[in-house]
Amino acid sequence: MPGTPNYTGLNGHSHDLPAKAAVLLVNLGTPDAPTAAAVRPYLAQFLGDPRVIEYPRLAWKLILHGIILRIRPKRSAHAYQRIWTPEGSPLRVGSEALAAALGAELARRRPGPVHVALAMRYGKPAVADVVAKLQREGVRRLLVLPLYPQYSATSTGSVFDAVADTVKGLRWPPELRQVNDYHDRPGFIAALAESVRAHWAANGRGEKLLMSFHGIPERYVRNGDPYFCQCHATARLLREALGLSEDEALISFQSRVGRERWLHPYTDETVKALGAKGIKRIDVISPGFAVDCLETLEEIAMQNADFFREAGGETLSYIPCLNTAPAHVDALADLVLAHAQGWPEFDPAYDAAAEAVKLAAARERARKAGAGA
Ligand SMILES: C=CC1=C(C)c2cc3[nH]c(cc4nc(cc5[nH]c(cc1n2)c(C)c5CCC(=O)O)C(CCC(=O)O)=C4C)c(C)c3C=C
Ligand SMILES: [Fe+2]
Ligand SMILES: [Fe+2]
Repeated sequence: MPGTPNYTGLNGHSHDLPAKAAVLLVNLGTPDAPTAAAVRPYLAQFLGDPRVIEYPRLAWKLILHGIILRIRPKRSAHAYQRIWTPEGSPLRVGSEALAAALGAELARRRPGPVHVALAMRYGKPAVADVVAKLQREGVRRLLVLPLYPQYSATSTGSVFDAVADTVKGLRWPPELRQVNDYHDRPGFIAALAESVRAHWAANGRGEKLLMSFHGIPERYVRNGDPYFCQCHATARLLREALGLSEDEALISFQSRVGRERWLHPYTDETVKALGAKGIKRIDVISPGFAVDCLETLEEIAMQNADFFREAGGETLSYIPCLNTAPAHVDALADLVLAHAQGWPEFDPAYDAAAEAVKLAAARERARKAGAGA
C-alpha cells in the first residue's frame, strides 16, 4: 500500500518479503584442525554438556579440566590426523555435501522457498548463529533435523536444547518442528540395505555383518533413554531387509569413554572374539552415523580392523555411511516433506491455491476497471 511504513530492519523481516522455510540439519561438530590446540576447546564444549555427561557438575568440572582436557586432546588429535582431508574434517565435509544434496533434491521436488542450512552442536557454525542468519533472511518456519537416525538424549536431545536456548531469546521465533528420530523409516532402512548389497557386489561378502552403533552409558538407558531400543530396531529391520539370520548379522556398540559400563556388547570385544573364533572376513556397517567421521573412518576402518587381524582374522571390510548416496538423500527428503505437512513452502498444492487467489484478484481489478469505463 503506498504510504505504508515498512519497518524493515527492526526484526530482520519485511512485510514485502514472502515467508520462507528452512530445514536446519544439525550434526555433532568437529574440531577446526587436527591439533591438540583445536581439539581442546571442542572437547571442552562437548564433554561440558550436561546432556552428554550426567554427573554431579562440580565434580565433573574438576575431572574434565583437571585430568581429561590435559590428556585427551593430544590423543584425539592424533586420531583426527589419520583421517583429515585437504578439505578438512570428514564429518564437516560430509555434512556440507549432504546439506547441498538435500537442498538440490528439495528444490527439484518443490522449486522455490525452502533453504537447507547446516549447523553443528559443538564448534562452528553454532546453532544460534545459523538460526540468527535464517531469521535475517526472513525464514519464518524451521524444521530441525538432527543427523542422528536414533534418538538419544546425549545427541538429539542436546540439539533440541541448543535450538530451545536459541529461540527463547527471539522476539519473533520461527514456527518450529523437530524430527526426533528416523530409525525405522522404510526409506532409511532401504537405503542401508541397498548400500550393503552394493558393497557386497563390489567387494565380495564377509562371513558376518556387524552393525556397530555409537554407545552411551547403560545408566542412561535404564533412566529412560530410548536409544538402545531404537538401535536394536534399526538393526533388526536392516537384518530382515537383507534376509540374514541373527547369527549372520550382529549388533555392537563402539566408542566408549571413561570407566562406567556402556551399552553391550562392545564393538572392539566383538571384533576380537570373531577373529579368535577363526572368522576370516567380516563386513562392518555403522547405521547410527549419517556421514562418515572419526568414529567410523578411524575407530572402525583402522583401529578395529587392526584388532580383528591381531586376533586372527584377515579382512574387516568397512561399509561407508550413506553420506550423499541418492537413496539416502531421497529418504531424508521424504522425511522432511512428511514432517513439513501443512507448511505452504513445502507443499506444491499451495502454489495452485495462491495462483487461484491472484487470478481472482486480477479478475476483480478487471471488473472494476470495466465498471469505471
Ligand atoms: C551417533 C550419535 C552419537 C552419540 C549417541 C554419542 C554419544 C557420546 N559421545 C561421547 C564422546 C565422544 N564422542 C566423540 C565423537 C563423536 N561422537 C559422535 C556421535 C555420537 N556420540 C560422532 C559423530 C563423533 C565424531 C566427531 C568427528 O569429529 O568426526 C568424541 C570426540 C573424539 C574423541 O575424543 O574420541 C568424544 C569424546 C559421549 C561421552 C557420549 C555419550 C554419553
Ligand atoms: Fe560420541
Ligand atoms: Fe571414538
